[in-house]
Amino acid sequence: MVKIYAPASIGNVSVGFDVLGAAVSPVDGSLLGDCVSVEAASQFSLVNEGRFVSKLPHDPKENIVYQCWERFCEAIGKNVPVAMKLEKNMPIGSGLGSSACSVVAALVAMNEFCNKPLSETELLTLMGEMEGRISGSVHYDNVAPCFLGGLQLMLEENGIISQGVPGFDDWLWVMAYPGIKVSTAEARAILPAQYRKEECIAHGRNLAGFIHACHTQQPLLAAKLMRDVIAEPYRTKLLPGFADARKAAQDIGALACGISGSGPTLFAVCDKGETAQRMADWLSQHYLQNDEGFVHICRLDTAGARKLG
Ligand SMILES: Nc1ncnc2c1ncn2[C@@H]1O[C@H](COP(=O)(O)OP(=O)(O)O)[C@@H](O)[C@H]1O
Ligand SMILES: N[C@@H](CCOP(=O)(O)O)C(=O)O
Repeated sequence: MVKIYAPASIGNVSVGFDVLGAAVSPVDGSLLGDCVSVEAASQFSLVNEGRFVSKLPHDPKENIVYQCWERFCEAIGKNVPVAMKLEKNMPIGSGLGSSACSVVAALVAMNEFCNKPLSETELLTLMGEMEGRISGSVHYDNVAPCFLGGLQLMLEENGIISQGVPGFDDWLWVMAYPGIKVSTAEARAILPAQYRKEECIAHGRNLAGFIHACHTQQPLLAAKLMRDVIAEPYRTKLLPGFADARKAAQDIGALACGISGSGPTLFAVCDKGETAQRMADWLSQHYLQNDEGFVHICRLDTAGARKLG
């Protein structure tokens, strides 16, 4: 039996729409991600469990885990009958890369079970394709960090899909999921088809500066440049309380604050435990909309998808 855990991720990290992503895990050691296990069987089956199991599509063939199994078999040219189990711990439509967690855990589990017929790049290509089926277009900024860990920059050149960028060891990422759903496909559809020259220049400067600041380990510069001119101005209307939370983050002393992926999860970066705790308390009291919501203080998850059993 193979059991794979795939962690939550922050798509865009504000500054890199579709090209930057970060995997995160709670500092308290709890697991914020999906698990998929695979074992030998005479015919295919898929069982779903976990806190958010009731939010999965009713038709089992619409579950992305089923589609990953089917696509993996096609890619290796062999029908592999297995019993799969999905532990759906991630809320769907949360901005935490929930579908990516399922995709990555399913494909890594199948690849491990079959003694790794696919290379890392072949697997990542498949992961992007499966994520694209769900959100309407291929974007690797959730699947790449979820699979490879850490902060990942999408290159998609010279046969390289994604490469790691050094993060900041003392950064704490406070993640607040309010408990409501925002569809990634819909949050993509409301973005403009074209941007003004000033916005293109600002975006280029922010992203290039952020990557430079990471490589030269200038945390305050990096945090200052975590500005989103591409998505945040258009998506905040989908996120009740986001403007107030952003203001609170500034008052409390967070270094940066933004939308995780397409939302509604919000993230705030803090460089001190005490500030992160105050931020987490504020978000718990003011940003959560119902009892499905949660707040976690996280660090970058540098390991990415991994075997649990
Ligand atoms: N195993 C799965 N995990 C998450 N979403 C799934 C899964 N299988 C199918 N889906 C569908 O994929 C879509 C995911 O929505 P999306 O807004 O992209 O969520 P997220 O941003 O959290 O990945 C939903 O329509 C959901 O029903
Ligand atoms: N770059 C994508 C990221 C979507 O992340 P998700 O966690 O909301 O699926 C986008 O911003 O559309």
